[in-house]
Amino acid sequence: MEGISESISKLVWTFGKGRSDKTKQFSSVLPEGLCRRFSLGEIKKATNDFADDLVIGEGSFGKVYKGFIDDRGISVAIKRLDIDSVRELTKEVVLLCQLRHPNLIPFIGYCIDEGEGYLVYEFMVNESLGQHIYGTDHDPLPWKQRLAICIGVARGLHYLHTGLKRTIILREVKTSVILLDQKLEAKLGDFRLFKMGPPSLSKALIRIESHVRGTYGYADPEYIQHGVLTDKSDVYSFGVVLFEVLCGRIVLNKRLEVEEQQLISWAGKCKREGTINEIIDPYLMGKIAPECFKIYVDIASSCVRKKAKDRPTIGEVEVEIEHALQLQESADAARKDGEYDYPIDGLTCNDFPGESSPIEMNRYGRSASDSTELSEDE
Ligand SMILES: Nc1ncnc2c1ncn2[C@@H]1O[C@H](COP(=O)(O)OP(=O)(O)OP(=O)(O)O)[C@@H](O)[C@H]1O
Repeated sequence: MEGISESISKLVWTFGKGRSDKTKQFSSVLPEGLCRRFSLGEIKKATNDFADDLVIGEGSFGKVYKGFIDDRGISVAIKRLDIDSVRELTKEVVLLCQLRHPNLIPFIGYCIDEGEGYLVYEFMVNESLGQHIYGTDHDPLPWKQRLAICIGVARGLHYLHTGLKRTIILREVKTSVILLDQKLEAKLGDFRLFKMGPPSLSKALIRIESHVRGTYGYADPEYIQHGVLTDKSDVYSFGVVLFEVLCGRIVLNKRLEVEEQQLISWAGKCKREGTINEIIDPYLMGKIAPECFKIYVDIASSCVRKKAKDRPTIGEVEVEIEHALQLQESADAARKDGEYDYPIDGLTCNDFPGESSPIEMNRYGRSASDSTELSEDE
């Protein structure tokens, strides 16, 4: 099979050759048989002609519809993208066609027609992790379920960083792009901002000079400051997600006291002062075994270290969260049924390696050097 990067350059080049036969050229360079090409008619039928009541979300690149294909037998999510982002779309399609992992949303196919592009994914019935963590429509997720979801995300990222011919940096790890299937298993699916690194087995240092894009609060401060993206940029963003999962809140919340608005700097302060136990999601109070808590907070803290080189690899993060889950399971097994009141006073961890604020943030969580291309997530 042709390499991903070769397919992408060929695909992008063919798009430059004139508009009329774009669609034909587009399909001719896609890896055969790996995904389906839909006609615009099929997309319209699937979405009831883009009915408003089928809109399930809206990202910065366009609306997302729930749809039904194959005579309403299969539920899908259809992302509608305008033609300005077609270059990104072509890159994304070629990549998506070649990815296979239990923690990535299965990609079904695409459509490009009349100046618009569409990506068709399997529909994730349980919405995004964010909707469970700080939304209001769901019961709170139990602690072990949260750990299992985080392990799934780490596995998906590990696959992207090391399991392919070339390293893929997602550049957009946040709770809204972590979707949950019917078994509440985590699936990553938004590859709009991905960047391809060097061959994953080359051991070459992954450093990609790149125009800064991402979402405030989740973006690696070193990347924001110097425009150099690495696999550790995804590790930073994942560390932010780990804190959101523990604390049951979004990373930036301007409605809170100024000191608490930026979760990572607030968590760092609490950790140094020995009060990290006080910022846990109230629903989780008494449910986390101290030994599990320590491993979890330590690994989450190391992910958000200021310098990328001081952060662990995603493989190391995965192992540590798996360890945290094992410790929680052993602690639960040693307890009598229904006895779940772990002491919360013991849940302190000193020495927050992330420091109070990785870089000087203003009250909106922006550094002086933040690019205007970063998007707010609230
Ligand atoms: N496969 C899917 N199944 C179910 N819902 C989905 C699926 N894909 C996306 N969604 C819904 O659509 C929303 C928007 O998704 P999208 O990936 O376009 O944007 P985003 O990542 O949330 O935002 P942005 O693109 O601005 O970063 C998601 O938060 C989710 O609720």
